Amino acid sequence: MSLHIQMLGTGSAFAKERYNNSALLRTQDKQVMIDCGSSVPRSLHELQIQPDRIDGILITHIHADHVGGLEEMAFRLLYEHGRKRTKLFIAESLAVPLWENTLKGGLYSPSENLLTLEDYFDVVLLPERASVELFPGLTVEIIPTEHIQLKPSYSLFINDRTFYSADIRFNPELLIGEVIQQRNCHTIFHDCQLSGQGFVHTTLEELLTLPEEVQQRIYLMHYDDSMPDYIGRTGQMSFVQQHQIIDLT
Ligand SMILES: Nc1ccn([C@@H]2O[C@@H]3COP(=O)(O)O[C@H]3[C@H]2O)c(=O)n1
Ligand SMILES: [Zn+2]
Ligand SMILES: [Zn+2]
Repeated sequence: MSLHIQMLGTGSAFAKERYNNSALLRTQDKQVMIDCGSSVPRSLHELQIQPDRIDGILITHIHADHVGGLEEMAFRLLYEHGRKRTKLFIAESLAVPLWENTLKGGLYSPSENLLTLEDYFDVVLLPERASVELFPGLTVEIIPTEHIQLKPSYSLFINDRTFYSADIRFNPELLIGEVIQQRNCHTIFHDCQLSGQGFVHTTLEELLTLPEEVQQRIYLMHYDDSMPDYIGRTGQMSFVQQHQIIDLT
């Protein structure tokens, strides 16, 4: 079974040159989107992918650069695509705040009896640290990782052998001990703050302290508009580009 990833966006929260960090996981016949930030619907439009072609959306945490495009997706599935249902894969810890604190303001519509997240999406709650088959040929395990203190956020193991950090503070024990030594992941997608101190993200400086054999497996994502200045300064790691497709099989 084949599995590919296509980056919909590789930009950080405030990037203007690239769309918010997001990706499509593609099996032979299904597409699951990882996160859907505010600028991601425009990326889908550029790729001529209509909302009804997305079979599922997986959310890593609640920041606008990861969930800000969901209202548009929900409305368009409902009104432009004849109430098309799409799965929403989400940790239990995120489901209530996603609705109550982010989406309800726009999507709650008592006159149309649209009252809950389930009125828009087929919500599938993902357990932490358990591999779940989202569709044939695609399994995901979410693991809680540190991003903002006391705010849940998740990284992903995709088909056991790919690690997708989402937004994460530097965690070399996780990367070396679990991602490489225990699971032998062949591919790592890692967020990368290019300059300054990494209060809530991992910095390039921190990633450069990793052993070369770990760096070789890392694609850098979630970077700001200064990325071109850093080409050739990322050790054994490379920047993944917006709309790039990578084989994960
Ligand atoms: N405690 C925080 C919280 C947020 N932020 C910035 O806001 C952005 C929200 O999206 P992000 O991609 O998580 O990156 C966060 C920081 O840039 C930050 O710098 N410090
Ligand atoms: Zn982010
Ligand atoms: Zn974030």
